[in-house]
Amino acid sequence: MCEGPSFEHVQSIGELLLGKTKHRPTIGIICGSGLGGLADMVEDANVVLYSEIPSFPISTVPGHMGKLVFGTMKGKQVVLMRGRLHYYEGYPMWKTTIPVRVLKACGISTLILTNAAGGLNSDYSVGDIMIIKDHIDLPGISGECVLRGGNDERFGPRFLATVDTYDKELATLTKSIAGKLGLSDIMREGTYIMIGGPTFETVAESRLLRNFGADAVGMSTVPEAIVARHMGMKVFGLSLITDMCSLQYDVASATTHEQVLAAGRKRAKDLQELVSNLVQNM
Ligand SMILES: O=P(O)(O)O[C@H]1O[C@H](CO)[C@@H](O)[C@H]1O
Ligand code: HPA
Repeated sequence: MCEGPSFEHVQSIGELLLGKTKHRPTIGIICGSGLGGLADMVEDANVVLYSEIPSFPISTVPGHMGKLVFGTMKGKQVVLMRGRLHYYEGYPMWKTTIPVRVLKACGISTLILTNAAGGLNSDYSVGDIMIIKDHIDLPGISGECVLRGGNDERFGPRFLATVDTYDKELATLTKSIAGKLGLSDIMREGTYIMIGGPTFETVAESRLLRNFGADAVGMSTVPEAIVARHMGMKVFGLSLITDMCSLQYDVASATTHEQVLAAGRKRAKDLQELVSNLVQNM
């Protein structure tokens, strides 16, 4: 059975979008929960609502507005997804990544992913920014990989190697920019693990995820990174640590989405500076 949007359909949405903006971006940015303020860095913006785009899924999560923002960031042409789609919203995995396929059809060759994540590594603190060095696709390794279903070779290969998912040069560049911005103390580099959500982890689950080798956990990003690589895009990712996962029963505290959004707002300016300087220097 063939799942997913047809190549022709994705191309036609890309053409439709380019008809709505004078910009011709090559860099795409996906804003994580509470990180939509990145779009405030965009000048000369053309905004397209997801609801205006045929067969585009709608974001239903607070903190995700459902807008594509075309424009310039520090002189570079960009497009931001202010609002991402999550598997737990009820969409099949492939549907959460239609926008990534459409971004490629619009001419995007580098995708910057941002997300809010829970810290599993006890050396981390709320407010740290983690460069995603690698990921663990928990849904994927148990059968729900975003590339499951028929494969159209015009998108990419049936069997995708994922050892080189995250671009090393962009990671090096980001570390040097963080140093210049005085952010080195809060920079981390580690492994992101995706869970299906929408439940936050139990203590036993957090322990399991940590034992798997993950430093941070969230409910997104991995399918987007895989689909972007499937289509030959460069991928770079940043996780903002918005809460620390409870690894001990006696001090366990409940995480809330409001807490996640508030931590995003607190670090918004630093993240905007970091991402916009990265874009400028790419
Ligand atoms: O991954 P993003 O979209 O940043 O959002 C993260 O924050 C939400 C939980 O508060 C979940 O959707 C989780 O994945
Ligand atoms: O602690 C978390 N767990 C899962 N997803 C998250 N997104 C933000 N924080 C978390």
